[in-house]
Amino acid sequence: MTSLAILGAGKVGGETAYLSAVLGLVDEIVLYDVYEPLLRAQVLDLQHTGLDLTISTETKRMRDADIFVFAAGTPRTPEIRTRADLLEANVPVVKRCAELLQGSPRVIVTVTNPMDANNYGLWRSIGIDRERCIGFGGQLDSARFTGFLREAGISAQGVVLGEHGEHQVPVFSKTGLKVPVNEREAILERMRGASMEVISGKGGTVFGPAYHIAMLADAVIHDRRRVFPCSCVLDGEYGLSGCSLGVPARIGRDGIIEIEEWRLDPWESSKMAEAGAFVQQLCRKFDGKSGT
Ligand SMILES: NC(=O)C1=CN([C@@H]2O[C@H](COP(=O)(O)OP(=O)(O)OC[C@H]3O[C@@H](n4cnc5c(N)ncnc54)[C@H](O)[C@@H]3O)[C@@H](O)[C@H]2O)C=CC1
Ligand SMILES: O=C([O-])CC(=O)C(=O)O
Repeated sequence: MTSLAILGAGKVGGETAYLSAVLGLVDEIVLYDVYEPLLRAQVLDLQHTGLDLTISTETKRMRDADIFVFAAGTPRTPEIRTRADLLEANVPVVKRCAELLQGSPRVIVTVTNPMDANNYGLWRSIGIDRERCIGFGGQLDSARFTGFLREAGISAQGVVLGEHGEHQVPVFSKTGLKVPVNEREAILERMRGASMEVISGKGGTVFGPAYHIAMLADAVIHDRRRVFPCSCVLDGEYGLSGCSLGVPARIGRDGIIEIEEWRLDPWESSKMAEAGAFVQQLCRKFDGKSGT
Protein backbone atom coordinates (compact mmCIF):
# COMPACT_ATOMS: atom_id res chain seq x y z
CA MET A 1 0.00 0.00 0.00
CA THR A 2 1.31 3.45 -0.96
CA SER A 3 0.34 6.42 1.12
CA LEU A 4 0.55 10.12 0.28
CA ALA A 5 0.06 12.70 3.03
CA ILE A 6 -0.71 16.32 2.27
CA LEU A 7 -0.76 19.10 4.84
CA GLY A 8 -2.83 22.00 3.51
CA ALA A 9 -5.93 21.11 1.51
CA GLY A 10 -6.12 24.42 -0.34
CA LYS A 11 -5.59 25.08 -4.03
CA VAL A 12 -2.28 23.25 -4.45
CA GLY A 13 -2.82 20.58 -1.79
CA GLY A 14 -6.33 19.81 -3.01
CA GLU A 15 -5.37 19.60 -6.69
CA THR A 16 -2.34 17.45 -5.87
CA ALA A 17 -4.58 15.03 -3.97
CA TYR A 18 -7.03 14.91 -6.88
CA LEU A 19 -4.37 14.40 -9.54
CA SER A 20 -2.53 11.73 -7.55
CA ALA A 21 -5.83 9.90 -7.12
CA VAL A 22 -6.76 10.15 -10.80
CA LEU A 23 -3.29 9.01 -11.89
CA GLY A 24 -3.56 6.03 -9.55
CA LEU A 25 -0.29 6.91 -7.85
CA VAL A 26 -1.40 5.99 -4.34
CA ASP A 27 -3.78 3.73 -2.42
CA GLU A 28 -4.24 6.11 0.48
CA ILE A 29 -4.33 9.88 0.84
CA VAL A 30 -4.02 11.48 4.27
CA LEU A 31 -5.25 15.04 3.97
CA TYR A 32 -5.37 17.69 6.67
CA ASP A 33 -6.15 21.38 6.89
CA VAL A 34 -6.78 23.64 9.87
CA TYR A 35 -9.86 25.01 8.15
CA GLU A 36 -12.34 22.24 8.90
CA PRO A 37 -15.12 23.16 6.39
CA LEU A 38 -12.61 23.18 3.51
CA LEU A 39 -11.09 19.88 4.63
CA ARG A 40 -14.50 18.23 4.78
CA ALA A 41 -15.45 19.60 1.36
CA GLN A 42 -12.20 18.42 -0.24
CA VAL A 43 -12.58 14.92 1.22
CA LEU A 44 -16.20 14.64 0.06
CA ASP A 45 -15.31 15.94 -3.40
CA LEU A 46 -12.52 13.35 -3.68
CA GLN A 47 -14.86 10.61 -2.48
CA HIS A 48 -17.41 11.62 -5.12
CA THR A 49 -14.93 10.64 -7.86
CA GLY A 50 -15.76 7.07 -6.84
CA LEU A 51 -12.09 6.11 -7.18
CA ASP A 52 -10.86 3.13 -5.20
CA LEU A 53 -8.93 5.07 -2.60
CA THR A 54 -8.71 5.34 1.18
CA ILE A 55 -8.96 8.91 2.42
CA SER A 56 -7.99 9.77 5.96
CA THR A 57 -7.83 13.06 7.87
CA GLU A 58 -5.95 11.63 10.87
CA THR A 59 -2.79 13.68 11.27
CA LYS A 60 -1.07 10.83 13.17
CA ARG A 61 -1.14 8.78 9.96
CA MET A 62 0.96 11.43 8.18
CA ARG A 63 4.08 10.17 9.98
CA ASP A 64 3.78 6.77 8.30
CA ALA A 65 3.24 8.07 4.76
CA ASP A 66 5.62 7.13 1.96
CA ILE A 67 5.64 10.72 0.83
CA PHE A 68 4.49 13.85 2.64
CA VAL A 69 3.69 17.11 0.85
CA PHE A 70 3.83 20.33 2.84
CA ALA A 71 1.42 22.75 1.14
CA ALA A 72 -0.05 24.55 4.15
CA GLY A 73 0.23 28.24 4.80
CA THR A 74 -0.18 31.64 3.24
CA PRO A 75 0.04 32.04 -0.53
CA ARG A 76 0.84 35.23 -2.46
CA THR A 77 -1.74 37.73 -3.56
CA PRO A 78 -0.91 40.46 -6.12
CA GLU A 79 0.00 42.74 -3.17
CA ILE A 80 2.78 40.37 -2.00
CA ARG A 81 5.68 41.14 -4.30
CA THR A 82 8.03 38.20 -3.72
CA ARG A 83 7.84 34.68 -2.30
CA ALA A 84 10.46 35.66 0.29
CA ASP A 85 7.94 38.18 1.66
CA LEU A 86 5.92 35.19 2.93
CA LEU A 87 8.65 34.09 5.35
CA GLU A 88 7.29 35.75 8.50
CA ALA A 89 3.78 34.44 7.86
CA ASN A 90 4.84 30.86 7.16
CA VAL A 91 7.63 30.22 9.71
CA PRO A 92 5.05 29.32 12.41
CA VAL A 93 3.34 26.93 9.96
CA VAL A 94 6.69 25.21 9.25
CA LYS A 95 7.22 24.80 13.01
CA ARG A 96 3.73 23.34 13.50
CA CYS A 97 4.31 20.98 10.61
CA ALA A 98 7.60 19.80 12.16
CA GLU A 99 5.85 19.06 15.47
CA LEU A 100 3.25 17.01 13.65
CA LEU A 101 5.85 14.95 11.79
CA GLN A 102 8.01 13.80 14.72
CA GLY A 103 8.01 10.14 13.61
CA SER A 104 8.49 11.46 10.08
CA PRO A 105 7.47 10.02 6.73
CA ARG A 106 10.02 8.55 4.31
CA VAL A 107 10.22 11.55 1.98
CA ILE A 108 9.11 15.14 2.56
CA VAL A 109 8.29 17.54 -0.28
CA THR A 110 8.14 21.22 0.65
CA VAL A 111 5.88 23.41 -1.47
CA THR A 112 4.99 26.29 0.87
CA ASN A 113 6.81 29.52 0.07
CA PRO A 114 9.42 30.73 0.46
CA MET A 115 10.01 27.12 -0.46
CA ASP A 116 13.83 26.94 -0.24
CA ALA A 117 13.99 28.45 3.24
CA ASN A 118 11.02 26.40 4.43
CA ASN A 119 12.59 23.17 3.17
CA TYR A 120 15.72 24.03 5.14
CA GLY A 121 13.54 24.94 8.14
CA LEU A 122 11.66 21.63 8.06
CA TRP A 123 14.92 19.72 7.80
CA ARG A 124 16.41 21.66 10.75
CA SER A 125 13.29 21.36 12.88
CA ILE A 126 12.63 17.65 12.31
CA GLY A 127 16.29 16.64 12.39
CA ILE A 128 16.21 13.98 9.67
CA ASP A 129 18.69 13.14 6.90
CA ARG A 130 18.88 15.94 4.34
CA GLU A 131 18.34 13.41 1.55
CA ARG A 132 14.74 13.01 2.68
CA CYS A 133 13.78 16.67 2.27
CA ILE A 134 13.00 17.78 -1.28
CA GLY A 135 11.94 21.33 -2.08
CA PHE A 136 9.53 21.67 -4.99
CA GLY A 137 9.58 24.51 -7.54
CA GLY A 138 12.46 23.93 -9.98
CA GLN A 139 10.38 21.73 -12.29
CA LEU A 140 7.76 24.45 -12.56
CA ASP A 141 10.33 27.19 -13.16
CA SER A 142 11.98 24.94 -15.76
CA ALA A 143 8.69 24.42 -17.62
CA ARG A 144 8.16 28.19 -17.67
CA PHE A 145 11.73 28.74 -18.87
CA THR A 146 11.23 26.20 -21.65
CA GLY A 147 8.13 28.15 -22.76
CA PHE A 148 10.00 31.48 -22.84
CA LEU A 149 12.88 29.89 -24.76
CA ARG A 150 10.40 28.59 -27.30
CA GLU A 151 8.94 32.08 -27.70
CA ALA A 152 12.48 33.35 -28.34
CA GLY A 153 12.83 30.78 -31.11
CA ILE A 154 15.03 28.46 -29.07
CA SER A 155 13.89 24.86 -29.10
CA ALA A 156 15.50 23.34 -26.00
CA GLN A 157 14.53 21.86 -22.65
CA GLY A 158 15.10 24.57 -20.06
CA VAL A 159 16.44 23.84 -16.60
CA VAL A 160 16.26 26.30 -13.72
CA LEU A 161 18.40 26.08 -10.57
CA GLY A 162 18.88 28.53 -7.70
CA GLU A 163 16.11 30.06 -5.62
CA HIS A 164 12.46 29.37 -6.35
CA GLY A 165 11.94 33.11 -6.38
CA GLU A 166 13.59 36.30 -7.62
CA HIS A 167 17.03 34.61 -7.67
CA GLN A 168 16.24 31.89 -10.19
CA VAL A 169 19.15 30.61 -12.25
CA PRO A 170 18.14 29.55 -15.77
CA VAL A 171 20.90 27.33 -17.12
CA PHE A 172 21.31 28.74 -20.65
CA SER A 173 24.59 26.85 -21.14
CA LYS A 174 22.66 23.54 -21.10
CA THR A 175 20.72 24.57 -24.23
CA GLY A 176 23.96 24.29 -26.23
CA LEU A 177 23.27 27.73 -27.76
CA LYS A 178 25.04 31.02 -27.16
CA VAL A 179 22.46 33.38 -25.66
CA PRO A 180 23.81 36.91 -25.05
CA VAL A 181 23.57 38.37 -21.54
CA ASN A 182 20.99 41.04 -22.43
CA GLU A 183 18.70 38.35 -23.87
CA ARG A 184 19.26 36.15 -20.78
CA GLU A 185 18.35 39.02 -18.45
CA ALA A 186 15.20 39.80 -20.47
CA ILE A 187 14.03 36.16 -20.27
CA LEU A 188 14.91 35.99 -16.55
CA GLU A 189 12.83 39.10 -15.87
CA ARG A 190 9.81 37.49 -17.55
CA MET A 191 10.37 34.29 -15.55
CA ARG A 192 10.30 36.27 -12.31
CA GLY A 193 6.81 37.52 -13.16
CA ALA A 194 5.44 34.29 -14.66
CA SER A 195 3.47 33.02 -11.68
CA MET A 196 2.07 36.43 -10.72
CA GLU A 197 0.26 36.59 -14.05
CA VAL A 198 -1.59 33.42 -13.02
CA ILE A 199 -2.13 34.55 -9.42
CA SER A 200 -3.62 37.87 -10.63
CA GLY A 201 -5.97 36.13 -13.01
CA LYS A 202 -7.22 33.13 -10.99
CA GLY A 203 -6.05 33.59 -7.39
CA GLY A 204 -3.17 31.12 -7.46
CA THR A 205 -1.10 28.71 -9.53
CA VAL A 206 -2.71 25.28 -9.45
CA PHE A 207 -2.41 23.00 -12.52
CA GLY A 208 1.33 23.59 -13.03
CA PRO A 209 2.35 22.92 -9.42
CA ALA A 210 0.00 19.96 -8.98
CA TYR A 211 1.19 18.28 -12.18
CA HIS A 212 4.88 18.61 -11.35
CA ILE A 213 4.40 17.64 -7.69
CA ALA A 214 2.62 14.49 -8.90
CA MET A 215 5.57 13.74 -11.22
CA LEU A 216 7.97 14.13 -8.31
CA ALA A 217 5.77 11.86 -6.17
CA ASP A 218 5.76 9.36 -9.03
CA ALA A 219 9.60 9.38 -9.08
CA VAL A 220 9.65 8.60 -5.35
CA ILE A 221 6.87 6.02 -5.39
CA HIS A 222 8.25 4.15 -8.42
CA ASP A 223 11.94 4.70 -7.60
CA ARG A 224 12.49 6.32 -11.04
CA ARG A 225 16.03 7.59 -10.24
CA ARG A 226 15.56 10.51 -12.65
CA VAL A 227 17.22 13.91 -12.28
CA PHE A 228 14.92 16.78 -11.28
CA PRO A 229 15.75 20.40 -10.57
CA CYS A 230 14.70 20.65 -6.94
CA SER A 231 15.74 22.31 -3.72
CA CYS A 232 18.17 20.32 -1.57
CA VAL A 233 19.84 21.13 1.73
CA LEU A 234 23.42 21.76 0.62
CA ASP A 235 26.62 20.62 2.32
CA GLY A 236 29.32 22.16 0.15
CA GLU A 237 27.77 21.40 -3.25
CA TYR A 238 28.10 24.41 -5.57
CA GLY A 239 30.32 25.92 -2.86
CA LEU A 240 27.30 26.44 -0.58
CA SER A 241 25.96 25.28 2.75
CA GLY A 242 23.55 26.64 5.37
CA CYS A 243 20.68 26.70 2.89
CA SER A 244 18.44 24.64 0.64
CA LEU A 245 18.70 25.63 -3.01
CA GLY A 246 17.64 24.41 -6.44
CA VAL A 247 20.16 21.93 -7.87
CA PRO A 248 19.94 18.92 -10.19
CA ALA A 249 19.16 15.91 -7.99
CA ARG A 250 18.52 12.26 -8.74
CA ILE A 251 15.29 11.22 -7.04
CA GLY A 252 14.26 7.75 -5.94
CA ARG A 253 12.24 5.94 -3.29
CA ASP A 254 14.20 7.32 -0.32
CA GLY A 255 14.47 10.85 -1.69
CA ILE A 256 17.68 12.42 -2.98
CA ILE A 257 20.10 9.78 -4.27
CA GLU A 258 22.75 12.24 -5.47
CA ILE A 259 23.21 15.90 -6.29
CA GLU A 260 24.86 16.48 -9.66
CA GLU A 261 27.44 19.24 -9.83
CA TRP A 262 27.07 20.79 -13.27
CA ARG A 263 29.69 23.01 -14.82
CA LEU A 264 28.02 26.42 -14.99
CA ASP A 265 29.23 29.33 -17.10
CA PRO A 266 30.40 32.57 -15.40
CA TRP A 267 26.98 34.31 -15.65
CA GLU A 268 25.23 31.27 -14.17
CA SER A 269 27.86 30.78 -11.44
CA SER A 270 27.55 34.35 -10.28
CA LYS A 271 23.72 34.11 -10.26
CA MET A 272 24.01 30.86 -8.26
CA ALA A 273 26.28 32.53 -5.69
CA GLU A 274 23.81 35.44 -5.38
CA ALA A 275 20.91 32.99 -4.95
CA GLY A 276 22.86 31.10 -2.27
CA ALA A 277 23.69 34.25 -0.31
CA PHE A 278 20.09 35.43 -0.48
CA VAL A 279 18.56 32.12 0.66
CA GLN A 280 21.21 31.61 3.38
CA GLN A 281 20.06 34.86 4.90
CA LEU A 282 16.41 33.65 4.90
CA CYS A 283 17.43 30.28 6.36
CA ARG A 284 19.06 31.95 9.38
CA LYS A 285 15.53 32.44 10.63
CA PHE A 286 15.54 28.69 11.39
CA ASP A 287 19.04 28.68 12.91
CA GLY A 288 17.87 30.97 15.68
CA LYS A 289 19.79 33.93 14.22
CA SER A 290 18.08 36.99 12.78
CA GLY A 291 17.89 36.72 9.00
CA THR A 292 15.39 39.19 7.66
N1 LIG B 1 6.76 25.80 -4.55
C1 LIG B 1 5.91 26.09 -5.53
O1 LIG B 1 6.20 25.94 -6.72
C2 LIG B 1 4.57 26.65 -5.20
C3 LIG B 1 4.32 27.07 -3.90
N2 LIG B 1 3.10 27.54 -3.56
C4 LIG B 1 2.91 27.89 -2.16
O2 LIG B 1 2.14 26.84 -1.53
C5 LIG B 1 1.43 27.36 -0.43
C6 LIG B 1 -0.05 26.98 -0.56
O3 LIG B 1 -0.60 27.63 -1.68
P1 LIG B 1 -2.17 27.51 -2.02
O4 LIG B 1 -2.58 26.09 -1.99
O5 LIG B 1 -2.40 28.31 -3.23
O6 LIG B 1 -2.80 28.27 -0.77
P2 LIG B 1 -4.27 28.06 -0.15
O7 LIG B 1 -4.54 29.26 0.70
O8 LIG B 1 -5.24 27.72 -1.21
O9 LIG B 1 -4.09 26.77 0.78
C7 LIG B 1 -3.28 26.79 1.92
C8 LIG B 1 -4.03 26.02 2.99
O10 LIG B 1 -3.18 25.86 4.12
C9 LIG B 1 -4.05 25.80 5.26
N3 LIG B 1 -3.28 25.96 6.48
C10 LIG B 1 -2.71 27.08 6.98
N4 LIG B 1 -2.05 26.78 8.11
C11 LIG B 1 -2.17 25.45 8.32
C12 LIG B 1 -1.69 24.54 9.30
N5 LIG B 1 -0.94 24.94 10.33
N6 LIG B 1 -2.03 23.24 9.19
C13 LIG B 1 -2.80 22.80 8.18
N7 LIG B 1 -3.28 23.63 7.21
C14 LIG B 1 -2.97 24.93 7.28
C15 LIG B 1 -5.08 26.88 4.99
O11 LIG B 1 -6.26 26.69 5.77
C16 LIG B 1 -5.30 26.72 3.50
O12 LIG B 1 -6.43 25.91 3.21
C17 LIG B 1 1.70 28.88 -0.44
O13 LIG B 1 2.73 29.20 0.45
C18 LIG B 1 2.13 29.14 -1.87
O14 LIG B 1 2.91 30.29 -2.01
C19 LIG B 1 2.08 27.61 -4.45
C20 LIG B 1 2.28 27.24 -5.76
C21 LIG B 1 3.54 26.74 -6.24
O1 LIG C 1 4.51 32.49 -7.27
C1 LIG C 1 3.94 32.02 -6.28
O2 LIG C 1 3.68 32.67 -5.25
C2 LIG C 1 3.50 30.58 -6.36
C3 LIG C 1 4.66 29.81 -6.85
O3 LIG C 1 5.63 29.62 -6.15
C4 LIG C 1 4.70 29.42 -8.25
O4 LIG C 1 3.65 29.26 -8.90
O5 LIG C 1 5.80 29.26 -8.77
